[in-house]
Amino acid sequence: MTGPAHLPGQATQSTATALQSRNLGFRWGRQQPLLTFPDLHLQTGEHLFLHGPSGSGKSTLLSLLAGLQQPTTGELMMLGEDVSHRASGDRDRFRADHLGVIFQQFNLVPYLTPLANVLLPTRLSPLRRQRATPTPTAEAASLLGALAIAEDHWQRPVSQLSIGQQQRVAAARALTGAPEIILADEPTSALDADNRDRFIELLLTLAKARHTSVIFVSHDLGLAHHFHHQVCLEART
Ligand SMILES: Nc1ncnc2c1ncn2[C@@H]1O[C@H](COP(=O)(O)OP(=O)(O)OP(=O)(O)O)[C@@H](O)[C@H]1O
Repeated sequence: MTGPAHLPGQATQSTATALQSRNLGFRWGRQQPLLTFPDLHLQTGEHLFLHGPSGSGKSTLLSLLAGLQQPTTGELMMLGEDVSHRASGDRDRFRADHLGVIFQQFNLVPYLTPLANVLLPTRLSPLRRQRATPTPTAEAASLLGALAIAEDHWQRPVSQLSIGQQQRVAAARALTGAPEIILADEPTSALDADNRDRFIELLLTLAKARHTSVIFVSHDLGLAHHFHHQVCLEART
């Protein structure tokens, strides 16, 4: 990981550890090789860029951090809790309460409107519902506005939106109910360079205002300058 790179103004903010991993490894199947990962350490409110060539294990590592898979080896601490060896139901609960996830394919519910999609985390988690201010609907509307989704699009099925718009809806959904950590897996791969940079700046500005930590995965090293830290996964032979 590169140096601490604290931004001006951060000194007065909390410096609690958002995430720490040690000796994390994962095997996709008995006959598969053990994929090992560098140790991570991220403070609250910091933004980490995770990059590496295709097949290096970026998505696998993110699925461990999201609790979609359980690590084969090592320890994972998130928000001061050891989440390495929890049952899948507990990992699902932790994700619903504390993590905003933006998947590569966005994973929006196609027949629901943008507003209904953004409200989903607050329906799944009482904690996220409680944190959505002033109300879940008002927060969802405010996030959609901040992410430049025009109001006349809010009541259409999300499948009728452009890829860029769907991606911004996915970002609004990840941010709603103020999760402590956002995990984003290559959400910009379908965009041109200008829209990619604009999206990342918007996401990080909103995250910064909420003091949310972000882990952003991409193979595109040209995006690294937006982030406080970067970690490179090595090519697998
Ligand atoms: N569902 C799976 N079952 C078995 N092996 C998998 C599965 N998903 C990934 N792998 C293997 O794990 C390794 C790492 O894959 P992963 O998708 O994490 O890499 P990546 O860096 O995200 O790649 P890309 O940039 O192409 O998305 C690869 O060898 C891949 O074949």
